[in-house]
Amino acid sequence: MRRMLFVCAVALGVVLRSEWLVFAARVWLHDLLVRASEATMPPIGRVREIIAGEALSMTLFHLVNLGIFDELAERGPTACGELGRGNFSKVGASFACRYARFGAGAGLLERLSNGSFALTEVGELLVSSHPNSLRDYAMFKLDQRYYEAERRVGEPSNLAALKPESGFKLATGLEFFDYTKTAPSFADSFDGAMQGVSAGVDLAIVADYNLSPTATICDVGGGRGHLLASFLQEYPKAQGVLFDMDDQVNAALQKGPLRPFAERTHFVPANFFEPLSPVAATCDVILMKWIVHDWGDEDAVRILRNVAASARPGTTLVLFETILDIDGLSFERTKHAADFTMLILPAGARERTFAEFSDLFQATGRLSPPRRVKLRSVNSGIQATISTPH
Ligand SMILES: C[S@@+](CC[C@H](N)C(=O)[O-])C[C@H]1O[C@@H](n2cnc3c(N)ncnc32)[C@H](O)[C@@H]1O
Repeated sequence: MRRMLFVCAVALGVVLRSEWLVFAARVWLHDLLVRASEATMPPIGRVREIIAGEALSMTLFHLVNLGIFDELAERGPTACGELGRGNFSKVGASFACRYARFGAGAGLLERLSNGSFALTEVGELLVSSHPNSLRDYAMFKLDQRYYEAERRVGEPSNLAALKPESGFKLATGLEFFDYTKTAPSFADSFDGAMQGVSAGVDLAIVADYNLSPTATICDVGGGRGHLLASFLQEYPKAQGVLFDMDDQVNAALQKGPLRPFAERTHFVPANFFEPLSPVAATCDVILMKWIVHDWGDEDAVRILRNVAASARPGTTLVLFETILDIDGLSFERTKHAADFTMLILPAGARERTFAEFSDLFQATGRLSPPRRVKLRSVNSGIQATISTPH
């Protein structure tokens, strides 16, 4: 009965052109198909599929690293033995063919009837010049340091320690955000990854989170400014302020997506563990996307308190994060995958439930109880108002 009502509601959504209902229907249908596909697979097949996920990720890595997606975008369909622009030996070319065949089985490429390979819509997202390219995300996530961090963090000796180390510290000797300061090319790759993986999320945020047209919009920990740039594009009379660490802000000034909006943007170096620049008092709304999940409770409260103390009372603060345990199968899996990733960051970094966010907000003593802002995304807004100190 519930399902029938749901289907009726969706049909009504399509008729009434409600984008929200169409979105809900797509998510629901996807979950249904995933459940059906998994239910029809024998358990041994499912376990093997999960284990082989590693081989598929590595194949994607090699196809990106060898430039195959870019090559196909330039050359169009290409015979398998000719991949590599003539740089591979005969044996090397045969390796590339095997990657291409496996990648085609997963829908990254299409194997044409004449044996050549072409890009699919999925594979296009791995071409460097694609506006929403996930190439940097692939290279970052499948980087040896990242991979090593994910593997080392779960070692029994680490879990037996009273204070387990973060994965990144174990793999490199430094915490993640200290390491990015020492390795510019890794920092570039991280920011490219954030930008790529953010593209769809930023679209949903700008579409579903409404602001006053003349607002001063501040993004704390905004990276190189891709979310802020999307808002400034949408609101031509708004002003923007980007707060992030020195290197990030300098990079944003030189090459980031905010450059076309430089006249309406302040670029402000910040350490959010210390009071922000007085410019924070000009903010009408403060965005913090994917910041709080990088930290344990104590650090998260410190950051939120600093931000609140630097802003005017009455300013809106909104986090964009995933909220655990509120959605269906596929979204929850994505969130738990993100939560797994958080283990490479300093201990305590994690995805949270709405109640856990509420506790953090309350502990600052400066924020109203939050409300959830729904987005057509796996992420949500968690919004509160900054109050005067008691
Ligand atoms: C996960 S990224 C999120 C970036 C961006 N908000 C986005 O949505 O893509 C975390 C950001 O926090 C910034 N950050 C880390 N530690 C910081 C600190 N102590 N002060 C200011 N920014 C910091 C990083 O430089 C990075 O841009």
